Amino acid sequence: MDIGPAVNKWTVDYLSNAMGGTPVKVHVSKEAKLDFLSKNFTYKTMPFNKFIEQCADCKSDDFLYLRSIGDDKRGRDISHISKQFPQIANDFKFPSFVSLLSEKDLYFSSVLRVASKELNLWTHYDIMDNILINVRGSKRVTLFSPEDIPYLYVVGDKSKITNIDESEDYIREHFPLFLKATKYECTLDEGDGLFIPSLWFHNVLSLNFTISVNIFWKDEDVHEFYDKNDVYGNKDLIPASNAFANIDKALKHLNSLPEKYKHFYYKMMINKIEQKF
Ligand SMILES: O=C(O)CCC(=O)C(=O)O
Ligand SMILES: [Fe+2]
Repeated sequence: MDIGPAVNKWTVDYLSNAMGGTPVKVHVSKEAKLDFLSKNFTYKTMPFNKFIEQCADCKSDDFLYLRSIGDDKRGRDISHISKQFPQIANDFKFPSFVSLLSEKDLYFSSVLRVASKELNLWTHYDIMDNILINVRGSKRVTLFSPEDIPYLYVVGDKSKITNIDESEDYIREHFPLFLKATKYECTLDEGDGLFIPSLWFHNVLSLNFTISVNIFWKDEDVHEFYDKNDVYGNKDLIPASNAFANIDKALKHLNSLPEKYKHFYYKMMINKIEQKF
């Protein structure tokens, strides 16, 4: 894609000078594969220049990851690169369809992502459509269709499988159903953009130090159902989170029953939902 001068201009030195000591909140981990279950990372606020220099440094002991986020007086806010990074935002040319989205009030956010070499972001889905545009370095993106939910060991919006590259033996022992999942894999090089449809699971591995921008937008058909408090583009649609809350309640009711009856009603509930397909 034609993404403007950023593709050549966004070197560590240039960005470090342009952004200076602007504070950014980043994920810091001793391990390359971020794990939301064991929480093997912390959040740290760092000056941008120090962050990007350390992030690009292969010899650093820490793996760093920036996922930009806006902030206002009330707390976290939606990310827009023109707001959080005005010094560099004009170097990046948005795809032309974004102005059409804005006209229809469907544009949601633009997110700057900077990652250390080998950093691996867990498999997750987002609730909005998205184009992930890679500016520097290259990243491997693995997609899974929503049809593969039964094979992904999903907890909330993420998969429990932190390392999708584990050996077949390990997977067979710990996550046997994952062997049935279909991986759609590609490598994004500089200037490549990938459309990631809402609800498609994705896992992103930085093959080297990477800088990307991604743009989330809304689906006209469900416009009124987005959660107003969603700043990441990943909160379930309101009717869906209500449904989940009711499932939790239903399961709690069944908890008071002995195993035999509980099991029976689990099956009955699954059956009821399966009849919807
Ligand atoms: O590139 C990354 O680090 C993650 C991208 C991602 O999750 C997204 O674009 O929704
Ligand atoms: Fe995502």
